[in-house]
Amino acid sequence: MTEAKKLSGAGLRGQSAGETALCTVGQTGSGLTYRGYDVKDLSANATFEEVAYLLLKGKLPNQAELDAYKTKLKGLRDLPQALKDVLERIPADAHPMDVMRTGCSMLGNLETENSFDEQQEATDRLLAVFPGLINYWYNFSHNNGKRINENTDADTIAEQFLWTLHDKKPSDLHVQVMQASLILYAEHEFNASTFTARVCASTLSDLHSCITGAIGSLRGPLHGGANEAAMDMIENWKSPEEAEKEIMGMLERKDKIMGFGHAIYRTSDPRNAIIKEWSEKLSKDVGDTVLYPVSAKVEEVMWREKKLFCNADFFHASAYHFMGIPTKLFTPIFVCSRLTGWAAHVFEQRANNRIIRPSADYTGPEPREVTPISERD
Ligand SMILES: CCC(=O)SCCNC(=O)CCNC(=O)[C@H](O)C(C)(C)COP(=O)(O)OP(=O)(O)OC[C@H]1O[C@@H](n2cnc3c(N)ncnc32)[C@H](O)[C@@H]1OP(=O)(O)O
Ligand SMILES: O=C([O-])CC(=O)C(=O)O
Repeated sequence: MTEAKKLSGAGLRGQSAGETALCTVGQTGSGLTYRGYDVKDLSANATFEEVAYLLLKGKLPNQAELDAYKTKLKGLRDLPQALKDVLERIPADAHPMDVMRTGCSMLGNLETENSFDEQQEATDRLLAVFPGLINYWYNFSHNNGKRINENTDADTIAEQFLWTLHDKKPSDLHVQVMQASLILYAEHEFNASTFTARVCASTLSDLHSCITGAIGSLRGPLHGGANEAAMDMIENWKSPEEAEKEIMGMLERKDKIMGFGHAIYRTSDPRNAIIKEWSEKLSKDVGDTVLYPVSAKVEEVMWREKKLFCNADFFHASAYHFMGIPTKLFTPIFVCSRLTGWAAHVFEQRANNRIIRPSADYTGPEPREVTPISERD
């Protein structure tokens, strides 16, 4: 008989691993705040650049500060030729998250953060460059070697992502949805990728190493990769009835349903209602009669059967799809956003550092001697 899975303390669940002034997750049951501001308030009343400023510099900018910050970021979009050369050599069947990881690491070689005094500059450069970086590779590798111009006239990072992907100015609706999406994904306390960044920062490593490691952690389907995995699942179903039948089968087989459940939230993820509303608007905009109803049915069945709720990733899948974004680029958008949270945590860790080094409960053999190689089985 297989032993029951030991869950309670596993995955450091429920243990505090440090302090942060950046974010609270689930403190009033299902809430999410960035430096005290509710994410619902931010997504309704701010742009991603304002949220980036809030996380990285500690306050919401006034109009003059925002204008200056946006102008600065717009001036940092240029991709160095050596980075373009590397991107052009990455094959079309590479995963875009691996391209992000390599691109970030390559920039760390070309524009190394030599001192912590450069951390803000290095972060702004990554913020400005990431959308163009991934879409330069995507267009080159998937569009007959097309070399896009990353220096677009886009006013914001949200617009820059869509513009460099499709090589044309996006609609206002799409820019609005991207703004909301980037805000929702920006920060989430000690999640796996942020903790990766903090562990790396705690060794006094450089910013590009912290962010490269975080990208690797975000890639997995139990974390950021769930938006892509959710899309791969729901696109198979042609009606809510088919979706219900398939989900019931998956639950019976004890399969994981991607885009559902959470390590901290217990009853809902506050980001879901916001992105779900945008997904519904986009569904109407494109005249969809399948994907949104299928998604809504999956949400209903999962709650009815398991009391499992959609996390931020689930309705992002349909929302991104309706904007013509290829599924494999879903998680890189998460990177373009979460970079702000990761970097803010790196700054916070550096400001009050002790190397992160927990202990482990040993479960291996008792001390023993090495058997000479000729006597081993
Ligand atoms: C927005 C960015 C994010 O990273 S949000 C998370 C994105 N990940 C996913 O959507 C992947 C699917 N979800 C999961 O694997 C888990 O819910 C994650 C998010 C990893 C949390 O894991 P953990 O803290 O262990 O969950 P838990 O202790 O609440 O689990 C209790 C029992 O419920 C189950 N459960 C959980 N989620 C699902 C799911 N999506 N589909 C099916 N079953 C699920 C767990 O397996 C666990 O069951 P058991 O006690 O092992 O029998
Ligand atoms: O907090 C977590 O464990 C995962 C999550 O929702 C996020 O990083 O946005």
